Amino acid sequence: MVQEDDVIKIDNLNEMIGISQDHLDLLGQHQARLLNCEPLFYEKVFAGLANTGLQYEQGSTTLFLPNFFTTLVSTKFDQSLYHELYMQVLHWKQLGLRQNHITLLINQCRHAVYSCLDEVQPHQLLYIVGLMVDALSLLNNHVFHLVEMKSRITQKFAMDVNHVKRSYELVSAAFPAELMQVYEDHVKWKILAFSMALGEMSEEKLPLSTQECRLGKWLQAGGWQRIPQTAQQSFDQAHHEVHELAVQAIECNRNSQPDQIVKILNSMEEASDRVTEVLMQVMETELIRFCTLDSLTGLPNRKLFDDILEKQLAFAKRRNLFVGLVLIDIDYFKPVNDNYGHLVGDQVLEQLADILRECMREEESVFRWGGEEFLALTLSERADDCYVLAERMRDTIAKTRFGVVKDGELKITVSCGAISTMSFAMFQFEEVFGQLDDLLYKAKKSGRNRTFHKVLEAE
Ligand SMILES: Nc1nc2c(ncn2[C@@H]2O[C@H](COP(=O)(O)OP(=O)(O)OP(=O)(O)O)[C@@H](O)[C@H]2O)c(=O)[nH]1
Repeated sequence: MVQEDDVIKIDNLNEMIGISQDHLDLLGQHQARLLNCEPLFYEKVFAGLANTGLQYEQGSTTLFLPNFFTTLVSTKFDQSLYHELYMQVLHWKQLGLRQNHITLLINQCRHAVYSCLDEVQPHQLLYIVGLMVDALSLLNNHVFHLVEMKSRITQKFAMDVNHVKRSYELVSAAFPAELMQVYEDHVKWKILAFSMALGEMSEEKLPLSTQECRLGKWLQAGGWQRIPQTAQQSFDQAHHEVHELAVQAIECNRNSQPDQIVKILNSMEEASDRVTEVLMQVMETELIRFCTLDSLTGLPNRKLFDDILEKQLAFAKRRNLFVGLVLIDIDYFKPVNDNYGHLVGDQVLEQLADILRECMREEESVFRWGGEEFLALTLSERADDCYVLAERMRDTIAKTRFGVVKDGELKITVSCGAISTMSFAMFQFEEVFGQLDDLLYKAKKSGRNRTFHKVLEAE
């Protein structure tokens, strides 16, 4: 957040530019003579500009706001004068002049002031009006600092969005883009806030409350549940900060305080980065889940197996437990699809996955291994616990009603191959899986709806 102390008070401006009350008094004394210099001033500016190559309409009055010269020789140096000068810089920017063009133009103004005031005594007046021109330069720098910030953010945003979109497309073009949209809208909102703070657009177009922006609406509609609990508080705080700072920045634009806007927008950028960082995290987690969870059953797929197995082996070793693998294959599943359709087949797979999940303890995992094949990874104290679990799964499935079909209740059975071991060193997985396959094959060959189990001992 911007601290009170960081904000340059407009009262301090005179001090900052170096204008004293004596200076203003002196300007006051010579005001009428100074104002007489106005036609000469513009004549000299345009004469000087003719040699600069700057694109402008010759003699155009639209280059300067109506009271520009009067402002420069004003007898007060306060908020209203600052505002006039700020408006002039924004006007030049709106005409399409770039920062270096405006610098060139300000230099021409400086020359023109010096040459037409040369006659006006005392000489100190030259110095004082020069200070006014300095204020113009300062404003120009602030405004273009903001323009640069905005363009940097816009470019970074385009790169980030492309990067994320490409990752999504690699996984699936059909990946739900809603979260991506929320992220995009948040950054677009921030860029709009920048535009507003630069006076480039009217204020009605931006929802300033945290409830009304796209992100706020998404959060209220259930998005909160997708933000990790540990990040929720700081995320909420950062979101509020972004909005509060935008309001402050826009207010500063109204008060013509671009120096403060720069500070506020820097803080806003920082808070907004915290918001987008969390959104990116959520996207990444969901992307990983999307890649590693089976979309039909919600069970982890093979890609997660190696990772989880490694952790389970380490855990089992520490606790002196048996690691068990159970390969579960549905019996005669093809006829289910053929007779009742794939949709019924899918429902069976979903329901079966739920049963398997319920049979497992929290620290154990079950994977969708292939089409109608599942693999359970178990931890137990006794070698045959794995067999007991496999049998419990098989028995529960055999007793479950998998819906009603045209010729009655749909019943399903599974065959299992199970292996348990404590001999981690000899866990050559290709060999273990070869043996699991053999056990499953034997279970099928000997009539299905049964489990064949083996304990692997160290040699
Ligand atoms: N509905 C549906 N069916 C699937 C899916 N994945 C695999 N299958 C089907 O599972 C069936 C497997 O058939 P088979 O390998 O012949 O085995 P089976 O009919 O179960 O016979 P056994 O295993 O020998 O008892 C095939 O018909 C596949 O189309 C899926 O995601 N959804």
